[in-house]
Amino acid sequence: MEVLRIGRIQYANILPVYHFFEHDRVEFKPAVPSQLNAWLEEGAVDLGPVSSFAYGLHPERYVVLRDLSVSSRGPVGSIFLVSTLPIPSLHGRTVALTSSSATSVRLLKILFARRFEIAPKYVTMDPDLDRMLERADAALLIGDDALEAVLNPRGLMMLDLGEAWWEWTGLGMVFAVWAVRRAVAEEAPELLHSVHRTFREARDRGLREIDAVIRAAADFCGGEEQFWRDYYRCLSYDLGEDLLDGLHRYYQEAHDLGLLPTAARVQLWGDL
Ligand SMILES: C=C(O[C@@H]1C=C(C(=O)O)C=C[C@H]1O)C(=O)O
Repeated sequence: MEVLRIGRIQYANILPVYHFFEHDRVEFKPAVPSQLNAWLEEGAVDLGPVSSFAYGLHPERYVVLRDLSVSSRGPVGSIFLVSTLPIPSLHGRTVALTSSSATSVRLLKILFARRFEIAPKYVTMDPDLDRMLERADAALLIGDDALEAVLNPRGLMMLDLGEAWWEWTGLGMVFAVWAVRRAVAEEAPELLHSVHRTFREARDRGLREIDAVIRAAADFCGGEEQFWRDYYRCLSYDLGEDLLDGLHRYYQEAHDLGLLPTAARVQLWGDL
C-alpha cells in the first residue's frame, strides 16, 4: 500500500488536528461527515474521522485509532438546534435535520425522546437554515453551518447538543472517531502506525500552538480571533476513558430507541 486515503472533515472543527499534519504517504479527501461515512463504507477512503454513529452501525468492519476524536465535555459550540419555539412546544411539530450529520441527528432524537419526552416529525434537508425554517419549526445544524448561525444570530432559541447531553448524563459526547477499515489495518500496520503517530503529534502541536490554528480559522472562515479561541476551548480531540463511557452510553441509548442494531462497543486498534 503506497498511500493511505484519508478523509478530512470539511469544517473548522478539525483544524487543530490537521493544520500541522504532514506525511508523505497520505492523500486527503475532504467532505462533510455524512459523505466521509459513505466513502469509508464503500472503501473510497481507508480511514479518517467519521461520525461515531457510523462506526456504531458497523463496528465489525472497522477499528478505532486510540487517543483521537472530535468530542466535547460540555458545550460543543457547533452543534445546535435552532428553534422558533420553546423545546416542549416542538412535540408533534416538524424538525429539519441536516443531511451532513449522522451522530448529532441521533443524539437529538435521543435527547427529545428520553430527556425532553417529546416526539416531533423529522425531515432531512440540506443545511440551509432559511429553507429549513420555511418547512420546519426548528432546524439541526452542525459544523460550519452551525458556526454561521452563531455568527449571524436571529434571536432564536439555540440548544447546544453537547451541553444538553452533559447536563442530562454527566458525560462527554464523542461526535467523531478515527475509524480504519480492518483490511487496511491488517495489510499496512506499519504505515498506519506512522500515520496514527503523526496525527497525535499534529494534534498536540495544534493545541500547543493554537494561535496559528486560530489565525488559519479566522482567515478561512471569518470571525474574530476571540470567537475561535472560545470555540476551540469547547472541543476535545482525545479519546479518554471518560469519553468512551459517554460514547458507550450514547450507543446504548441509540440501541434502546431502535436507532442501532446493537449497543456497540469501541474496539481500539492494538487491542485485538
Ligand atoms: C463538533 C462537530 O462534530 C461532528 C459531528 C458529526 C456528526 O454529527 O455526525 C460528525 C463529525 C464531526 O464534524 C461538528 O460538526 O460541529
